[in-house]
Amino acid sequence: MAAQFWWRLRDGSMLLEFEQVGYTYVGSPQPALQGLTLGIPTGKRCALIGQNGCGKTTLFLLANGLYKPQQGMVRWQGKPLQYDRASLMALRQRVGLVFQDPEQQLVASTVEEDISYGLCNLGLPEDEIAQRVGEAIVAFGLTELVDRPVHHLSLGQKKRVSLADVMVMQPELLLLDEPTAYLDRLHTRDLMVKLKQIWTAGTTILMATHDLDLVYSWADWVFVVDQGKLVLQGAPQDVFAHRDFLEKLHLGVPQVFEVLDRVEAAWSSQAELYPSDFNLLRQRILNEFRQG
Ligand SMILES: Nc1ncnc2c1ncn2[C@@H]1O[C@H](COP(=O)(O)OP(=O)(O)OP(=O)(O)O)[C@@H](O)[C@H]1O
Repeated sequence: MAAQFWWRLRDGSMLLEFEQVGYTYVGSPQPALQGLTLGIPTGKRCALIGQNGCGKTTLFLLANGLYKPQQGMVRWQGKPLQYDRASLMALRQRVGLVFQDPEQQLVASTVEEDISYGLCNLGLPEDEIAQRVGEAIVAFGLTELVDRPVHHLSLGQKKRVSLADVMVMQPELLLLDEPTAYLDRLHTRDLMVKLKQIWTAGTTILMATHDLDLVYSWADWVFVVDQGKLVLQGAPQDVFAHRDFLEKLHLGVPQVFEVLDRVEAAWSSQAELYPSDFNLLRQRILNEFRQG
């Protein structure tokens, strides 16, 4: 099924590509990824969806070189990744990964030290580090928290610091592993505003999430992974049109699609209502649910 949308991607360039990638954890009977092939298009907001354990986090760890494929290859702008220290350091400046659990990300004792950690590792001049850290603190609304020990922060605050840690490195590709997990409505909204700014400034984004409503409203492109393989990809409206297939994977569809399907069934039972009118209405409603 993936092949039917592949032509749409040919025009644009790919930032990061997985080609027939396989990865099995030591001691695990099943591969986490098997023959995974996908390309992340430059400049897009991409969503990665799939059941628990389908391989999303593993894909991210391969994307920034923390893991090396056991089969196949990963390419950055058409070139196979190299796994020597210098190449990995260069890759990790370009590919920023925000972990699902901020505890995995935060390494220093205060917020300011944490944000400067990656830049210090790069050996940048002190004044440049101070300038970039200062800008990130303001951009991510962390001014009040700057001297706070990171272990005193709320989960939402820790998540914000994790994102600042990564964005201060000015990556070209931002990988977000379930960024809205455990966030309340207000903090989810704040995060989405921030992501819009980041994307508008030119960063390609790939977000793994179980929130299909968010995927529909936000993403330009959706990857569906099952048992370590890409099984479907496309624009959100095309992907979520495959309701039966997504139900079989126990993923379902965004609420707006469920509601529209129910209304369509009721509509078609009314002889005086035209199906073409419903199609217009459906499209209007679906457009309303996109953030733009
Ligand atoms: N360190 C590990 N050792 C052994 N097996 C692992 C390890 N990490 C992940 N796995 C297994 O690899 C498979 C893929 O896991 P992964 O964390 O990539 O899935 P996921 O799609 O991110 O899941 P979730 O949606 O629950 O976060 C799962 O079967 C998981 O049990």
